[in-house]
Amino acid sequence: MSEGSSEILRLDAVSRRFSGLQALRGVTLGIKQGEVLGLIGPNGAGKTTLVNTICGVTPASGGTISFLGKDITRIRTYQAARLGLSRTFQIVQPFAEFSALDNVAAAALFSQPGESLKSAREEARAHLAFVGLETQATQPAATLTLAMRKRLELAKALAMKPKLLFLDEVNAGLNSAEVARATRLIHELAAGGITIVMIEHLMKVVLNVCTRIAVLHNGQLIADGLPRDVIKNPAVVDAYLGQQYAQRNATGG
Ligand SMILES: Nc1ncnc2c1ncn2[C@@H]1O[C@H](COP(=O)(O)OP(=O)(O)OP(=O)(O)O)[C@@H](O)[C@H]1O
Repeated sequence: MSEGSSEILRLDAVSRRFSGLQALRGVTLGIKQGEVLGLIGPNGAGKTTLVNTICGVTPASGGTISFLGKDITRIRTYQAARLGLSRTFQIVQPFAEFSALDNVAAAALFSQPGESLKSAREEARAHLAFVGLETQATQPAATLTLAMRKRLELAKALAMKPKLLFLDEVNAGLNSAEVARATRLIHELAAGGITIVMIEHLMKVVLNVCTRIAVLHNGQLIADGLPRDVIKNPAVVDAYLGQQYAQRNATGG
């Protein structure tokens, strides 16, 4: 059900097929301005494919997608970035030999090609400071730890001035202190008004930051709603969370 003007993104019956495999099956979903939507589901459910489809990496085989009222179903990645759709990648792939600063400046130039290198670098410095990488600015990206490369990935996404930001497993492989740090950053971004869609397997993080949860299973949306309702949904417990999680939650353990 659409709520008109407050919706930033709208998917209607979106599907994606990879030769014999139906990765997305008729996904219909609206995302409202200012939401932090958790996109969860088992491995292979279609979460990354859904984000790739929205951002123009792998176009939809069927259905329609609109962003701020504009049809973006067949959009290219550079067009998506220029419209304000920005994402981090699950597997971080910075330009290894470039400094952290120039990785972020390159992202700024990708989404705003008319910008000068000088101003892109100035912007990049501010984004690096936000993610706590100012002292690593001149270091080649290849020398950064995984947690730092994940934060660099976030700085690159922010350099594209997103209206809608997709975070793909930004916490995967991080220790608990690093997860807490990344969670604080996500809270700050949400407080700043950026609409966020996050693919995340850590339910603690999902429940901490998400205002809504959508669940994919075998390419289908099986639940969508408030976190407290979705985590009790029997279909979600069966497909993903498991009985143990549901019981632990019910008893507050
Ligand atoms: N480029 C591709 N070519 C062929 N099959 C693909 C391609 N990309 C994804 N798939 C398949 O589509 C299905 C959905 O994959 P996807 O990566 O979207 O799942 P996911 O929910 O993000 O999983 P995970 O939590 O493991 O990252 C999987 O069966 C995957 O193997």
